[in-house]
Amino acid sequence: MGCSSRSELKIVNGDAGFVLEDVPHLSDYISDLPTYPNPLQHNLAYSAVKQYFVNTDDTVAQKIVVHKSSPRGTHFRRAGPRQKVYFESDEVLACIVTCGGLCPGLNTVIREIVCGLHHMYGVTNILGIDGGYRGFYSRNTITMTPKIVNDIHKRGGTILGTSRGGHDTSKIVDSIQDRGINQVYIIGGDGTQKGASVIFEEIRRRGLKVAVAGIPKTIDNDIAVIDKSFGFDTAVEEAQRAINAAHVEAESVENGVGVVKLMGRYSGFIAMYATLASRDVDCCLIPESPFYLEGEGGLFEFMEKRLKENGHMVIVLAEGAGQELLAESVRTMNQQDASGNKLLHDVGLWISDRIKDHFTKQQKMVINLKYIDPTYMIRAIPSNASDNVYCTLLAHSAAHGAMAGYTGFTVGPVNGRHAYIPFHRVTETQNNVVITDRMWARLLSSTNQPSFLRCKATLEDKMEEETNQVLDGEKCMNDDNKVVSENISEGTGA
Ligand SMILES: Nc1ncnc2c1ncn2[C@@H]1O[C@H](COP(=O)(O)OP(=O)(O)O)[C@@H](O)[C@H]1O
Ligand SMILES: O=P(O)(O)OC[C@H]1O[C@](O)(COP(=O)(O)O)[C@@H](O)[C@@H]1O
Ligand SMILES: [Mg+2]
Repeated sequence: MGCSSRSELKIVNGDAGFVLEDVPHLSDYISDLPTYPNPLQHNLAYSAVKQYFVNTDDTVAQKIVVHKSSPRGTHFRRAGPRQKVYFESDEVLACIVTCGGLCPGLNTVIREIVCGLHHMYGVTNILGIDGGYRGFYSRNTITMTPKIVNDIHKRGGTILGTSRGGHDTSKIVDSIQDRGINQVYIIGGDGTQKGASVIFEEIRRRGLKVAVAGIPKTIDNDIAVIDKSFGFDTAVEEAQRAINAAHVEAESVENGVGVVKLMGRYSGFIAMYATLASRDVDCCLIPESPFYLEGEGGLFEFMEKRLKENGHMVIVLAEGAGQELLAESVRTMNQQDASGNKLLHDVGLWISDRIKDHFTKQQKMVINLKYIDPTYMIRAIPSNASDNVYCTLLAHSAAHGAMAGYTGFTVGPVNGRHAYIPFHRVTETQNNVVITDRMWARLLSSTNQPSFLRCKATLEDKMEEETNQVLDGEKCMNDDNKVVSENISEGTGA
């Protein structure tokens, strides 16, 4: 195997097109670090496990659907406990921070980092950073113990608080250095992982023995490479309650129309999965699939037909859907939140008004429309049982990685196996619903909604773009969008 270093990237090439996109290690920039036997081997619960420690050469393949002549492709380092660790238990001062929007399961991840470090590694010094990145330099820290976090997984939100904006790299790293923190657990979405990456770079530049571990969070499920983000299942489940309400309201009156807006700034995974799960939805609109209202093949024509046939209908839309249509009719400045994310217009309200206007003007049919906006309700709840287990695995994998001296990584499942993924792989692209994939076709077939062919040119451009991405991806083995969406679309739970 040959090893090359593309700036800070660690790429290892092996036989038959095998590529390991490795994560940094403290020993890359600090020499002669002492190692210690992993205390887990004396842990009564874990010592009975056969082959508990992960083999140092274990890797996880990004692409698992292969042909006999395909190159072996990109791999990531397998997550899990190592035989040797780079920290003694009483030397560790860990901290945990949560950033960005809320997501079900944040408290479970916090709980399991604290309990995992404590019970598996005997680490007792753990701090909570209050209120996101800015909490490093503007707030006091919170002492975290297994007792304090014992039942927080039953609560929504994050007991640490969160925020957008406020990422000041040097102030954050000064605070880490001044407090003597040597393990930093950062829970957040794509913006947070970008922030974690620059924190890691600064720590490395200063030569500090500090491990930086990211735990990916996004309710939108749009983080690249990983199979699925925690809280997504919980959100889809909660969305069913809103869709059910819309359906009950709609079918109880003549020409009832229920409109439900769900989260999804740039990607429509929540709307797509909620629609597929419900079977009561007549039309699902997502940012990835352009649509139009008027004329042949448009939404209004479809609504008239569906209302004539069924007497009621339900529309589910992701908040990022149709933003280009809104921009034409609503003249506002391009506004951003504190993190630089684009602020969206309320597409649910806008489309509800347009639908009402259309049917009032047209005078053929009187409709009765109810608009339900449960966006914050689906993310402010505690995580469900399966997300709780998933959060536990993420937290433990992160703790094992940091204890083993890995740093500058995000943890997450890739084809069902937890792996350590370099930060840049989860921040450089976003995962989107691929509308030329089988999952979107399943949705179209289940709702029988129009495919909005007047947007054909756009669709064809998209298809060409996606084909090119796949071809490019095959060349440089950077095809996360496609692989992840195929994986999701084949229904392994994501
Ligand atoms: N490019 C970036 N570099 C450094 N920090 C960033 C970057 N983008 C976002 N952040 C910081 O990450 C935090 C969360 O980002 P945000 O986009 O709000 O949420 P999310 O992490 O869920 O995407 C914020 O404190 C923000 O300042
Ligand atoms: O109102 P807020 O807190 O900015 O959050 C709204 C946004 O948060 C999200 O739920 C997820 O965003 P993040 O992954 O960046 O937290 C988006 O779908 C939504 O647009
Ligand atoms: Mg984000």
